[in-house]
Parts: sequence; structure tokens; C-alpha cells
Amino acid sequence: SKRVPPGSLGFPIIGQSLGMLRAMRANTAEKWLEERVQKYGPISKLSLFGKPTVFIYGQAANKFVFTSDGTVLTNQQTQSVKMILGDRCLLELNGEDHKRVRGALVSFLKPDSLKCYVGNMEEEVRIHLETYWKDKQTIKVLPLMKTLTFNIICSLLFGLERGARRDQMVQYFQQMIEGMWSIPINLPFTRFNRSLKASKDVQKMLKQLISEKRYEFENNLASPHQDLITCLLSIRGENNQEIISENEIIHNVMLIMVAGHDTSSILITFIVRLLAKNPNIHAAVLKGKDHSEFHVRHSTFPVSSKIACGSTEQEEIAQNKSPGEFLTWEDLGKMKYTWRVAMETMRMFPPIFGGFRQTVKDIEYGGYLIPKGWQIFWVTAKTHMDSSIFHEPEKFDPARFENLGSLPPYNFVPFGGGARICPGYEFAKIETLVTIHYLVTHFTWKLCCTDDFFSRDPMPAPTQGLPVQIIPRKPL
Ligand code: HEM
Repeated sequence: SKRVPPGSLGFPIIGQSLGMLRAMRANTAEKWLEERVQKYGPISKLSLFGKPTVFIYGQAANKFVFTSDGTVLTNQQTQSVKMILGDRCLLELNGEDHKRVRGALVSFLKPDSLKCYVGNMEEEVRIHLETYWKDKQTIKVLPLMKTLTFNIICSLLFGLERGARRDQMVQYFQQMIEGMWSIPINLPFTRFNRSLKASKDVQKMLKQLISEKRYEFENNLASPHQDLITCLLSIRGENNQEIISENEIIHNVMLIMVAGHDTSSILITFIVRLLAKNPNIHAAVLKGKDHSEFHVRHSTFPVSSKIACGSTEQEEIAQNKSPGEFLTWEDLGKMKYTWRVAMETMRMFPPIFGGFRQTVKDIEYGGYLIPKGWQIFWVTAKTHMDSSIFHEPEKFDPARFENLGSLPPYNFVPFGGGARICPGYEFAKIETLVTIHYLVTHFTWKLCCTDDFFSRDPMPAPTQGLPVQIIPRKPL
């Protein structure tokens, strides 16, 4: 008596994949989904990347996806991602294995551990700006932010020194991600095949790095807190055996390279773009909003009519530092307005468009049957741009996040939610705040290309990588 959701599965294998990829590249994916909603209602079936899929959205849908355990939904990646990142990365693990490996990663990525690395992060940002921004007139923000976030990850998470080996890793890594989202066709000349080959090269380099780190750790030459790889190697069982296997370390290090570098670089790039378009907000990030007052305009949240923001923000933080003194965890805590700007940026331009889960058994959702083995497709932006949740959603307004507690759960989900919520949240927050601190205190910038276009492939990328003209404010 139960029905599967309305919609069509399209042509065999291809289904609606090409239509959606085309819409993503043309930055019309939200419209493409909205047309589905108009045609079939809030729950509909389609076929994406070779699998029957059900698209669901809204607060209840997000809650269902993020809180269902492994007996109902498992994580689901495209075949190409699985082949390139490996079958022991977190995205492929479920149940106890997922808990064990995730717990090990979080033991390094939790705020208590990361607190000590603010200075190292700052060092990377400073070197980056001196190398790529200083004395330049125009630069392209997105490729440079990718270089920066990759270097931060190499240095802080993998303990990989600057030099020939890191450069080689960057080169293999870039080849690896180029075809990662493409449809897997194992022919030597395809994008996918080049990525697969580069993935093998990255794995070979990581194997060598891990054996060096194991030697250092076992001979007391390195502390478990030195970097993520040493931390994972240091987690031992009763007989001193390693709890996280070598393959699990390699596959998860590759996942973190991808998950950690693309997302944060896009966030920082879109903040730079939005600050250039909103001079008042740029000024507030720099000077703080001590004396100004905001109206909180959320239709569905309790309205506190006027709230003084009370932040000091970047210029004052910089002025209180003596030359050469590093930023601290406490300084980051003062950058409240800057983080609201980042949240508003992720609301409007979430780096991750959405994701997939797979049903473990026949399930009932919203009055429909979703058969075992089908995919569920969830989308971040659907609640982020819903005017019943965020008043005037097209307007860039960081004041929305002044009273985070009043934001109903499962509506703002740039980092996902539940057991798979992004474990790199704090890491991303630190690198974003430190980078924006340096950018606004040392430079001003103007957009060279003022069109509003960006494509998704599947990560959003502004036209030409966002070229900007930079004007130094004070020496680095
Ligand atoms: C602005 C930056 C970032 C955004 C917007 C972001 C967003 C996300 C999202 C939406 C998910 C999927 C959640 C789900 O499926 O429910 C995710 C997962 C993940 N992210 Fe991030 N992320 C960011 C930065 C990072 C960083 C810096 C790291 C690592 C240092 C990282 C590591 C991961 C990992 C390992 C997962 C898989 C978690 C799991 O399956 O348990 N992310 N992220």
C-alpha cells in the first residue's frame, strides 16, 4: 500500500546527473531544485550518479538525515571519491569503525588540542602573505587561499616541512582532486584516471612519512601532540599495538587534505568578496561595532530590538600586540563580529552544497516508502535561503547571528550535523579568523571583476578565481 515518492528516474545510469551538474556549473542548482519542488512537491525521486535517489529538504529532513543512526542510513559517496580517497576514510566507515576512527581524529582536532597551534597558524599566514601578497598590485584570491590552507594543513596536521617534499605532495594532490568528482572511467586519458594515479603517488609519499613519524614516536623523538599523524600513531591498545591501521591513517589524511583545504579556502575567498562589496561590514570587522547598534530582524526568532555588539575586533587586537607577538586563543574569542560575518557568508554561499546517505532498509519518510539501497540527497542551501527562517535571505546581514541560541536547530547546517558533523569546524574557524585578521589589518582591496557569478564544480568558485587589486595598509 506504500508509494515511492513522485518524480522520474530518467534515463538508465545517467538519470538526472548531467542536468544537475550543468545547473551546478551555471550556478542555477537552487533554481533547478526549486523547479523539482514546484513539480513534484517536497519529497521526490530522481536518479543521481547511477543510483535511485530521493531528494528531501527542510528542517525536519535535515534532522532526519543527521540523527538517523547506522541501522537506518549509512554514509554514501560517489564511486570516484571512494576509489580515490580509499575505503577506510571516515566517509566510508559506519558504526563502531566510524566512531573509533572519528574519535581518534577528534582527539587532535578538538579545541583543547588546537589552542596551542594558533601561533603556528599565524606563522603560516604571515609567510604566505609575505610570499604572495607583499609588493603585488593584483592577485587572485581563490588559488592563493588554496595554497595557504594546503600549507597550513601540511604544517599543522601532517608535520610536513616546507621544501621539495611538500611541493611534490602539493603537485600530486592537485592532480588527485582534479578528477575526483568526475564519473569514474578507467581509461588512461581521462581526468578520473589521472586522479587515480596521483592518489597512488600521494599514498606512497604518505606511507614513507608515516614510517618516519612512527620511528620518531617510538624512539621518543616526537610527542603525540606534535601533529595529527603522530597523534594517530600514538593511540595504542593493551599490548601497545596501534589502534588505527596504516590504511586508516593514509585514507583519512587524504580525506582531511580534501575536506580541510577546499572548504576553508572557499569560505575565506567569499568573505574577501563580500567585504569588498560591503564597505560598512568591512569597517566593522576592522574597527568593531562598539558604539553602533543593530536591529535583529529574524521573523521567526524572538526579536531583541537593539543589541550593542560590544566587540573590539581586528584593529584593536592588532594594536594591543607588541612586534612579533603572536595571536592567542583569547584573541580569537574576541573576534565575534568577524565570525558572524563568516557564518553569514556560509549561510549564503555554503562551501558544501549537500550530501548523500544510503538507506540500510526500507524506510518510511513523509508518508512515502524509500526502498533499501536508495540514496537520500540533502542540500544545505534549501534552509539557508528560506525566507520563513531567515528574513530577507538575499541580504548579507551578519547581525542575524547575534543571538545564536535563538536559531532553531537543523536550519543552519554548513557543517552538517549529528554524528557526522564536520570534525574540522574549530580548525576552520581558527584559520579563517587568523587569515581575516591579517588581511584586514594589512591590506584593503577592490574587486577587479565585479560580476556576481560563481560556478560549482562541485565547490563554488568565483569568476577567474576572484582577482583583486590590493593596497597595503601597514607593513607585514
Ligand atoms: C569552512 C570549512 C568547512 C566546511 C563548511 C565543512 C563542511 C563539512 C560538511 C557539510 C561535512 C559533511 C557532514 C555530513 O555528512 O553530515 C563535513 C565533513 C567532514 N569534514 Fe568538514 N568542513 C570544513 C572544514 C573542514 C576542515 C578544516 C577539516 C579538517 C581539518 C574537515 C574535515 C572533515 C571530515 C574529516 C569530515 C567527515 C566527517 C564524518 O564523516 O564523520 N572539514 N565537513
